[in-house]
Amino acid sequence: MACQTSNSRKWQPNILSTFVFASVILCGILDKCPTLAQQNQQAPPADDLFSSAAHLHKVFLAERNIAEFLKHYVGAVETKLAQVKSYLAEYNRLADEGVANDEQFVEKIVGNPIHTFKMVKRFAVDLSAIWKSHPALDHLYLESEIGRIRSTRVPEETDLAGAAYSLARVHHTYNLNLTDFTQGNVWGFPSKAGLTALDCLYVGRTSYDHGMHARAVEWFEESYRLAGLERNATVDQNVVLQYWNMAVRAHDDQLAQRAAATNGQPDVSFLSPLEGGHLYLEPVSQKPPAEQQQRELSAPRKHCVGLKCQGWYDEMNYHVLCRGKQLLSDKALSKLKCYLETKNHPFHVLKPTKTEELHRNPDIILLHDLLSDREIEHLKALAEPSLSRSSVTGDYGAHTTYISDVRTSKNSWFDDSDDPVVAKMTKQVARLTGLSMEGAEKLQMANYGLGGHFHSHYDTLFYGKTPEALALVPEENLRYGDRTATLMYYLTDVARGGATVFPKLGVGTWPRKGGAVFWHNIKKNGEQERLVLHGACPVVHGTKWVANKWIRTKDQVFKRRCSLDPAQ
Ligand SMILES: O=C(O)CCC(=O)C(=O)O
Ligand SMILES: [Fe+2]
Repeated sequence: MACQTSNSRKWQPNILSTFVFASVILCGILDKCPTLAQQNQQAPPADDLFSSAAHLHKVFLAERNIAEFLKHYVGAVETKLAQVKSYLAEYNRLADEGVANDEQFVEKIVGNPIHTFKMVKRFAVDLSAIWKSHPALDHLYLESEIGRIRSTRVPEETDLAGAAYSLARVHHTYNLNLTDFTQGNVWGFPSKAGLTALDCLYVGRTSYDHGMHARAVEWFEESYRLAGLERNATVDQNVVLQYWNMAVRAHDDQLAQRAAATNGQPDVSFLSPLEGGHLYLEPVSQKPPAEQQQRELSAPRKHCVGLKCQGWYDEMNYHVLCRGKQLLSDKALSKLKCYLETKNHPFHVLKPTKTEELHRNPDIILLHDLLSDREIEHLKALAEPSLSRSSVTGDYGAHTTYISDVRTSKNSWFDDSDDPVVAKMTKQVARLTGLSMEGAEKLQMANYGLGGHFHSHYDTLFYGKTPEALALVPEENLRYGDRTATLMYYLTDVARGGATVFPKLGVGTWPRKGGAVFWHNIKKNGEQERLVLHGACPVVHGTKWVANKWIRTKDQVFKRRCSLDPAQ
């Protein structure tokens, strides 16, 4: 049977539920697997649903309506089935007469008044009842009713692929126990949801497509295990085994290529999945993932923070910080303070700000209790209708943006003139930071969805861009200067995951509803502060909303003293 995706060699699910997986299996001829490069060429869709909890909420509500409707439908189908069965039971009495040919049929059936009567009755009553039946069983009615409920967008194939990738990312980032996870236990939050062997096969396949070969092996192993336990197996273990073989081969080949590239020398940058990498340190055909993990956990690698560390530590630190590890030295930690801030503005003498230092030099400051619950609810309601998929800045000009898997969230922007709470926040940011809001950007409100994250990045727009790229930036944008500082409000707590982490500093913070985190992106000497690389860890359980206020360099000359000191 021809694979649906044979023309593009891109493996894609066909339709939701079982059909998706049926097509997976049909397309499971191993040489039809897409390469990583092919996968990466595909930009995620702009109008997906899984990257914002607010939109996911709507979909859940739509699904509740569909489920209610389908419950009626099931009732109607069951009634109808009973009618059909009773009709067939009646009809089968004809068969009981044991007529061997047409001639006997005419004689025994047609000629029998009682049979005739019954036949007439079946048409007039039984079949008529079946034809008329419940309106829910009318195909057009069914279509239009579900179509009405579906008038807001509901998940499609691309959403399913994105959601599977998000699951894979959550498992990968936090190294969650896969068996717990598939049983619906999400990092200590039990639930009735669970994944089938077929679901795991799908996530494994998605991991594979994204080059996460080691993790793909783990998902396929889980799929195989579940397929062996399921009463009516959702997938054949032999099919899973084929996928497992494919992933093991891909993993081990890549490992060998890597060893060849370093002339067999151990490559220190070689991060295992436990540290955010995608390959184990040894071939998984020789040492299964579980064994390798066990060994790694008993001899964890050392961490390095600061600019002296090689770049790959950023990835490792991002992952371990997301998991809640603290990387600051005891000495650095002992110097951090909490205090009530009364400086910058007379207002703060009346209402001091609860301030917590997360890092000194560069300063990362956590501020508490800046917004009330009421203001927060107002802000979320304001932002929700206009949320659209967040993008990242392109290399070829600070004004070019594109949608990427490195940032899965949705956002919308608000000016002071749009809303009084937004205007109040701008004034609050001015008071708290002592900076001019002259060139400050609109408030960006962002909502993360399933596994929503923003991988490590700098907030600056223009640093590292070539003159040609800068020439493409609109004059007006350049005039405000770069993003000298960030104040990011947290509009929610997050039950699990969703921390903001600074891999080069070794610090992170969990969202605190109503609080904010503040840092400078540019040093007093005008250079970019390379230490404030930061990222948002995937949300595991709960929802995450933030509001960013980016402050530009324009008009800060009398607000923040310049310095010629290369260190400042
Ligand atoms: O959500 C977070 O924790 C960080 C978001 C961020 O860094 C950004 O939006 O630029
Ligand atoms: Fe950022």
